[in-house]
Amino acid sequence: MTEASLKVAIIGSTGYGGVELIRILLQHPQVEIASVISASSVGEPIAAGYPHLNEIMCDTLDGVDPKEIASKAELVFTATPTGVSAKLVPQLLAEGLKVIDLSGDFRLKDSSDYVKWYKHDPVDEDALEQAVYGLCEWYGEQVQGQSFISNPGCYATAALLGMAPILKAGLIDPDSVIIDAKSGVSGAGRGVNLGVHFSELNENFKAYKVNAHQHTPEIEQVLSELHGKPVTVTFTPHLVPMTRGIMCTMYAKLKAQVSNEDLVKLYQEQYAGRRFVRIRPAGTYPATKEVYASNYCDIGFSVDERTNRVTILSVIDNVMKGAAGQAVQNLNVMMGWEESTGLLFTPVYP
Ligand SMILES: NC(=O)C1=CN([C@@H]2O[C@H](COP(=O)(O)OP(=O)(O)OC[C@H]3O[C@@H](n4cnc5c(N)ncnc54)[C@H](OP(=O)(O)O)[C@@H]3O)[C@@H](O)[C@H]2O)C=CC1
Ligand SMILES: CC(=O)N[C@@H](CCC(=O)OP(=O)(O)O)C(=O)O
Repeated sequence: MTEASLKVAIIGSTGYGGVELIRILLQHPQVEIASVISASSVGEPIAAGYPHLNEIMCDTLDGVDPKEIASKAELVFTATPTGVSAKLVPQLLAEGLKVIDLSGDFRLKDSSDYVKWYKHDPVDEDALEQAVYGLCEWYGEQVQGQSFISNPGCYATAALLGMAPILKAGLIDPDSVIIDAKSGVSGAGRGVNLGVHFSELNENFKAYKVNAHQHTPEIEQVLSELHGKPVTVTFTPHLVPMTRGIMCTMYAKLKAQVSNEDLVKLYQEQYAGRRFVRIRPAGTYPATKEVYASNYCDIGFSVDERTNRVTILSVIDNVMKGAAGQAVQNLNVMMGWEESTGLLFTPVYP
């Protein structure tokens, strides 16, 4: 470890997002994990709940005490449920800590949207004003040098990276966007409930929160900003019996005559130099396994001349690019480091 290492703490280190942050940060050359934090298992070794960390990470879990965290670390990842981050983040910022929040609490700029879609009380307005939405491929310049980053939602990341370029280029009818999304079960976190019970999920495929998912206003917020006028989308998430991965299959009405090759060129230009977005050659489509355990987002297209619609496919690993990987990407950009530092994982295949 070099003396210049940034000391970080992880609140919610016993959850899937937190333990993925540990996996990434243990091999990040410019970071030292100074504290792993839990509300429910203080004093226990982190490896007790995650035996895959045996002899890799010997730390015991610290409690949630903002002053103590500030005495050990300069930056905190809050990998905590929505509603919990809302209360914690203002206390952490008040201690002078930098914060990267993985929850949905500070993504929506309009408090009334947050109350409506998340069904929580409004978040602290000062903290919300400080929050920068950390979709680096679009807002990287705004992330640089900031103290508080709100990490995008998993579905929103896949949907926005896939849909934003074509919308911004004015090639589709902005009122015609349909996002049909599927997620692996780790997206629901480590907590157990009937919805993620093996017998309920295995050999099953189900939609949930139809027209009511909390990432809908997040997707609309960004697309509206890029379009310059309000955009609404139809968004349907589904659960798939697999561990990791999100696929968004998206449809929109075309306003101009374009070919698959035109779209490949447009997307390659839009994402030139962006390490983590990979555009598929015309006529080929990405699959979730091709980004498994990596920070990549892979995108493919099919223009249908018969219906004058385009189908856009976008895949990510929900725990990586959809959560912990993107959070570390934000850390790198925030700190002025190379965006891909510690993140160049080759996808695990098969
Ligand atoms: N899983 C995913 O793919 C994605 C998750 N997210 C978001 O990231 C956040 C973390 O998700 P994930 O890791 O999956 O969730 P988990 O349910 O797996 O973990 C949440 C963690 O939060 C901790 N926690 C709960 N209550 C408190 C509290 N009051 N104070 C401090 N810590 C608390 C728990 O730890 P303990 O009981 O030990 O305190 C738990 O380990 C969530 O907001 C989620 O919505 C975003 C994108 C994708
Ligand atoms: C499969 C599954 O349950 N996925 C979660 C993903 C969203 C999430 O993690 O919550 P925030 O991004 O809003 O914080 C869900 O649909 O609620």
